[in-house]
Amino acid sequence: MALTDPAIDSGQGARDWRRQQVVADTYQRSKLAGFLYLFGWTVVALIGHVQEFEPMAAIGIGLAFLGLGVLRLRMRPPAGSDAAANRRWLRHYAWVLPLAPALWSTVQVWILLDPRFDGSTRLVALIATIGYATVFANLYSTLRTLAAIGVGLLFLPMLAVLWSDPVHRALAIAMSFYLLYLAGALLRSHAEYRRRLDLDLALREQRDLFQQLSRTDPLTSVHNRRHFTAKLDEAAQFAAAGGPVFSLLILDIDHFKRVNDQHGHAIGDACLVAVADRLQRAFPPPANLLARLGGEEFGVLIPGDPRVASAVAETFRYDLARHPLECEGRRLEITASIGIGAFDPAKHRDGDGLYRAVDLALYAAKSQGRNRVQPTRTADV
Ligand SMILES: Nc1nc2c(ncn2[C@@H]2O[C@H](COP(=O)(O)OP(=O)(O)OP(=O)(O)O)[C@@H](O)[C@H]2O)c(=O)[nH]1
Repeated sequence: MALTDPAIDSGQGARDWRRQQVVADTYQRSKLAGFLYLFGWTVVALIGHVQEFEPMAAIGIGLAFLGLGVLRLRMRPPAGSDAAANRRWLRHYAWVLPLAPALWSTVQVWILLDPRFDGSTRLVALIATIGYATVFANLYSTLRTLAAIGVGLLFLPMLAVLWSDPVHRALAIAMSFYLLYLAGALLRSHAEYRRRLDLDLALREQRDLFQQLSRTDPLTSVHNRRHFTAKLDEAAQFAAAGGPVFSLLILDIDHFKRVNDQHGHAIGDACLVAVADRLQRAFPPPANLLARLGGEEFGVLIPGDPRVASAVAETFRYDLARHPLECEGRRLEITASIGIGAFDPAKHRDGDGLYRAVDLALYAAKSQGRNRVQPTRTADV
């Protein structure tokens, strides 16, 4: 069964998230509702003494409702946000969900047509049908099409029987009006559900945006110092617990003040963005983590062999010195000093210890004449 529903299909960018919500909400709302039919049938069968004149049907219908209730309960949604799995679940659920109302509808028609059922049994069955249809219209606002199918299955065969018998004309009219009311209620509850999804989605997007902004340097769009420090601590803790080895690189542009003084602050800004771009290319994410630590200083966390990290750092420094930066149409000859070191739990204890050691190496690179890569004194590179 092809199941499309506006609650899922309208928000293009967020379709998977919406689908996941619809799946979770539909299951939560309906997992126990299947047993209502078993309850209804038990009451109707007892009042109508079905076990006396149709014992097999009494048991068979009861077992069928029980089985459908258990089936619904056991159809747990897929764990996680796998879009294909959620689509599959919805397809399967679209087949399972109408089965109980279809069976109840058959029972309802039987009760209306079979003269062995008395008036009070018919009344109880009718009330149950109204109840199930009302529940369907409100509970399955997550899936408008499916809810409409359920309400239609419950009401239309009963209405056909009522309209075909002039004795039931008044009831048929009343039930027809109630069906119209249910259609309106279904549309309204579906619209409310969609609004709630839209609101949830907007809140999630805002939260993600704030998180992203709180991690990002506004000028260069690379990570900021706060995020970098947290990741450095994390990497140091992993490495200390036997996790992968990593290196820390700190780069400071040489005589950056002169760039600002000679070309202006705007060109200085463009120069910082260009350096960040070059660093990003030399140390690509997501393996490496690049951040602007402040001013004209950048940091990179580099996983893997420290000798490789040092070699890449040296290549970067050499290329930067040889190939001037393009900043807003101007070619700027820039050099940088770099401190680099691999984390060693015995020597550095934590991320902060490594940071201090690499900062000292950077200081040494500056004092030895700049434009050089200086390993930490305790580094094993
Ligand atoms: N354009 C621009 N300049 C900045 C920014 N942040 C810091 N600076 C400038 O960077 C310069 C850093 O100067 P210093 O700390 O003296 O260092 P330096 O001139 O690079 O000299 P050395 O580091 O010793 O080689 C200052 O002129 C700051 O104004 C920024 O966001 N944009």
